[in-house]
Amino acid sequence: MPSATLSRKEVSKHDTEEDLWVIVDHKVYDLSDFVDAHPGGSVVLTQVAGQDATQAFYNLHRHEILQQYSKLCIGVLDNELPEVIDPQPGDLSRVPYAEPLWLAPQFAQFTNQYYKDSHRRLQKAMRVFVEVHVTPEAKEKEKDGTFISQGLIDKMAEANILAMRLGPGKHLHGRVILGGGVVEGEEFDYFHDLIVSQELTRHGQRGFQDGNMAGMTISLTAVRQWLNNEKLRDRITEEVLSGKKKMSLAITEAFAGSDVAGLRTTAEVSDDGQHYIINGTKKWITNGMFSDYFVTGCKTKKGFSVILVPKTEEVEVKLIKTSYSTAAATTYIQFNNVKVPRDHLLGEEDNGFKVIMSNFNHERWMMSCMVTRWTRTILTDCLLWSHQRHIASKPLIAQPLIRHKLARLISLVEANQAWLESLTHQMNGMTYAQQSVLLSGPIGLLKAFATRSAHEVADEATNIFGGRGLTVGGMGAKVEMFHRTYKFDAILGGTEEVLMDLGVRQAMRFMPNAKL
Ligand code: HEM
Repeated sequence: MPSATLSRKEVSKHDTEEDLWVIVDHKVYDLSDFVDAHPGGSVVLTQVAGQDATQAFYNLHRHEILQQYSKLCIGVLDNELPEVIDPQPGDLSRVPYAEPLWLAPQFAQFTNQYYKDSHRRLQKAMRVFVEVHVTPEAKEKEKDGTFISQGLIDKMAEANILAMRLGPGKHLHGRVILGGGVVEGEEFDYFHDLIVSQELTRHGQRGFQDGNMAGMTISLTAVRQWLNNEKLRDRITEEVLSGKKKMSLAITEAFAGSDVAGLRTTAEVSDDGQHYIINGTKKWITNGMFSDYFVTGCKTKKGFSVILVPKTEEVEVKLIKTSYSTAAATTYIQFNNVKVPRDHLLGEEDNGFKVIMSNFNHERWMMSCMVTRWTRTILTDCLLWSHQRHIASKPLIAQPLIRHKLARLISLVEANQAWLESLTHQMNGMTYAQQSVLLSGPIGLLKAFATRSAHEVADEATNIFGGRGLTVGGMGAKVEMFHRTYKFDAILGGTEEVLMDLGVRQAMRFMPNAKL
């Protein structure tokens, strides 16, 4: 911050379009050379030239604009101090409900049954990493639609963030996480996993969020668990976790969504019995454009099988445009006589349903982590906006109707986080196989409830923001993005209808012979 101290009287002398100073939060900005470039035009700036424009500024801009344009600041007012919090990378928000309860600064003095010191250290390190390295690229890529850079992948690989995204397991043992001293790979549990997922979501750039190795996160888990050839499994794990190779999950087709029975891609055993010959198409494959491996669902002789297919010339990829950014690299794939060694099979031949179903658990749980965190980000924007937006000299929050809407949003966000933490606690005490039997129903119900909540949050947040909730960029940028793209979470990994049905059917498997 410039050290010059200036008086309000001095500022008031710079009140023309050619010589234009304004005060925002006790700091003085020289906008003389910026007037013509100002996206809001010169007229509005001339109207406040030489004056304190704090309220006008915060009615129309996000605070981050001041950070971006900090070079325009020429000094502070004599004997006055800035009052608005200027968040720095890694900071926790003091806005009520902006952080989950265990993390909220107001609750810092109380212990929490789920989170230990290593969770707090990991959260801190992840927040700094994401805000410094991920968020700037996320914003850029979301806009221009290009794919994640190898530079960022390398940084995440080096910090072992890619490895953490698979969840707890042997693949983390001995790894130095985020430079060391944060959490040991051996003690990494599902609460650490939850933190990684939630911190990676806070930037709110939905297409990039999926472009950021989501394909790997939902497919390498299956390879780790089910690829029978251990040597191959470990080589591929290393290639992918080091960021050198990329992977995606290729199940859905134009002919069938999550309805595995309707898939048409075939894998036939070659005449010499050593290979599968794969033919068919896949659609909506996240990260497919830059993947080197595809964990692919195929029809085999007597059923359905999952096969790891390396990218070759016989695998053709085409970009699909969806309502979020092409940064997600959503892909249409054609397999045209692709020859794959038979040891690339996951699990047993014709028994791939088991592979897919057990793999879904972590994916759906992770999506619940993410969408719950994202709804909290939207709630935070709504709370901030209701405070800083003034209508007829009163903040929006002065209206009972707005407070009522906020109460509903808070309740939904907190309910989802609490349910998520309760299931995460259960996961920590279970094996992968136990989770498959006992938790696939509850996790399915949680994801469906989280995305139903997102639906309501998107609706109410857009109403609170009005026109700004419909504008790409500006005050309502996050709300607009959320409203346009929250449905991805409601559909990817299983639709709400399918998951709700699954949840109740799973519960019925444990129904005793009880009577009313
Ligand atoms: C430090 C001083 C300022 C800077 C750096 C600045 C910068 C910007 C930027 C970057 C935008 C585009 C926002 C976006 O799309 O995200 C914008 C929009 C705008 N600005 Fe400023 N601005 C400043 C002061 C002001 C003041 C004092 C006023 C009014 C009195 C004003 C009025 C507007 C208006 C009306 C818009 C368009 C907002 C909309 O479309 O909703 N600006 N400004």
